[in-house]
Amino acid sequence: MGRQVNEREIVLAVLMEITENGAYSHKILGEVLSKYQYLEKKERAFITRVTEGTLEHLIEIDYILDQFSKVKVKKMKPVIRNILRSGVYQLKYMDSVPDHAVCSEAVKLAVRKGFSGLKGYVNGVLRSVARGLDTLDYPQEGIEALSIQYSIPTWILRLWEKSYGEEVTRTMAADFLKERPVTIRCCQNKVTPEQLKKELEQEGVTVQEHPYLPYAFFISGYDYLESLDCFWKGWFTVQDVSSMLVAELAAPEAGNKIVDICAAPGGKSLHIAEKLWITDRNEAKKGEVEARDLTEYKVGLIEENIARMELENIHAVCRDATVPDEAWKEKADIVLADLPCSGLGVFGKKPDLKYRVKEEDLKELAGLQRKILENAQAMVKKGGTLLYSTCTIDPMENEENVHWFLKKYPQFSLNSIREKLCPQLAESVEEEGCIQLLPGIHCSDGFFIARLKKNGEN
Ligand SMILES: C[S@@+](CC[C@H](N)C(=O)[O-])C[C@H]1O[C@@H](n2cnc3c(N)ncnc32)[C@H](O)[C@@H]1O
Repeated sequence: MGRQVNEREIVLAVLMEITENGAYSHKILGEVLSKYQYLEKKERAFITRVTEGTLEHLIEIDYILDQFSKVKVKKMKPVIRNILRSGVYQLKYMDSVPDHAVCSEAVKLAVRKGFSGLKGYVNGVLRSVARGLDTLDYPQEGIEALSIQYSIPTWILRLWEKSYGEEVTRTMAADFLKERPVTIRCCQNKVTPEQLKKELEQEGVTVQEHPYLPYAFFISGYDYLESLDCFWKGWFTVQDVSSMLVAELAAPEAGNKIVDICAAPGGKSLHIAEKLWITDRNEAKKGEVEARDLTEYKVGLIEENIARMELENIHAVCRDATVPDEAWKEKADIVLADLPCSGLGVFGKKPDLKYRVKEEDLKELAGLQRKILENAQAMVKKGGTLLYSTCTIDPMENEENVHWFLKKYPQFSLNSIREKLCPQLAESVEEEGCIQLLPGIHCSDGFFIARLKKNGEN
């Protein structure tokens, strides 16, 4: 494309890939931004903001378009649909872009994409939206109103209302739309949190301490991560604080044998390996982490991260967690089961997920999780620990699975976690041994952790 590249054309290409071809927003956006690294910071920020913003507000945007266009969104040609969607996002949410520029750029884009015949239509719809947005009527009550306001499908809102009530549901839905800084974990095998903060600030990054853990920070004000020296030195890794709590609750001891059965790209495995390294660096008996995932591609991702972090007590293995592992029967001190899930807790980071996941998927996922947990529990030695975690807010995949597990495997019991958590989190523990983090209520993604101990001594 050369320097002639146009930001709106890139946004359109990314939206087409996501909405029409099923690509994942965080992956494709990452690829595109790294391909167009030579663009100005401002141009790349525009691409990110319009793409993510359009996806975040998609249900609302489609509602708006349906009020102003005779052809309903579902019937539009995909290219036109996505040009109009990103146009509506700019009109409604980006004061910095004048309305006339939004309309004329959308028209030019439609022409460049071979839709000259529709330029009057594109122009007409966007101009009507620009004129009518302020006086547009929205539904005021009920689940539909909430769905349009926060662009979350009604079935998800109903699920949350049933478990947490209307107020918490509204708080979570609103939180997903908030702009948030990136959370990082300081890699303490390389640097202290104080040193990392200082170096990042010298690189021009705004760094703020996270309230839950002394080695977690919020960072903002930088161009892109790969432009930071501290990133290349492996001094930090991007990770939500909820994920950090897994290794925190696992609390490895010197010489522990640890298996992470669903590990890619390796965030939690590397964190626990780092903790293990700190614990047993002066001990004769060294512990080891085995980080597994299903495909060679995923194992490659773990290996890349191991290399960046330069930890020698961790290795990656390709293995299917649905297949029992006789060789590891009752051998592991700690098993991490951070399982594939519906991801209802991470809409803030993966905005397309809320449209991708379907109600019927939940049951299937809960079934897969049970199957994997059956194999995971067999690997835990007597007196050992199983950490079950998901990044979702769905009782069927979380609390209900834990209750099923305890009934089926009475040799396990939920193990106290309060004393390992900061006071703000400790008071959120409703059932000892489990914690469900909720966005907007907690300072984190939506995330669930259960700490299960196998009775007996080894
Ligand atoms: C929630 S992600 C894990 C994230 C990881 N623990 C981290 O902190 O970076 C779930 C992982 O499970 C893997 N997975 C899915 N099915 C699997 C299976 N049958 N066996 C092993 N891994 C599987 C997926 O490839 C994915 O990487």
